[in-house]
Amino acid sequence: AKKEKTSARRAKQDLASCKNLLSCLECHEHAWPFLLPVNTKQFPQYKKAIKTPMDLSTIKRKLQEGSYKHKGEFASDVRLIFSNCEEFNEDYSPVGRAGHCMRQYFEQQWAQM
Ligand SMILES: Cc1ncccc1N[C@@H](C)c1cnc2ccsc2c1
Repeated sequence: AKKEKTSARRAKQDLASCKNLLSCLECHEHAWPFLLPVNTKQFPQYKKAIKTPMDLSTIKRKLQEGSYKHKGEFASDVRLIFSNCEEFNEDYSPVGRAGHCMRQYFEQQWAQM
């Protein structure tokens, strides 16, 4: 029973840390391209090019719904945002640069979790 308690407590702490890190990502100056799902009416080729779209609002919903069993799954979805971004956007485009900047910020914060 003791072992279960500590792992339940750690899971709770991990969830809180993921929610906190998500908030930091959402209010980052360069988060604007990633806040909501890419509008495929505005970017019709996006639907064909990107097999698994991901964005910060979707991650927020998944956190709230308890969809992540382990914090590593949360990190995979965040990284999916940035790999989708690299696939679709030129490195030196405004969105491409924002993606590189946000990925660097995320990995720095993640390493300290
Ligand atoms: C992350 C991403 N990848 C590919 C395409 C779009 C986006 N982001 C959207 C929000 C976006 C990104 N940039 C602009 C510029 C004018 S509307 C708009 C909307």
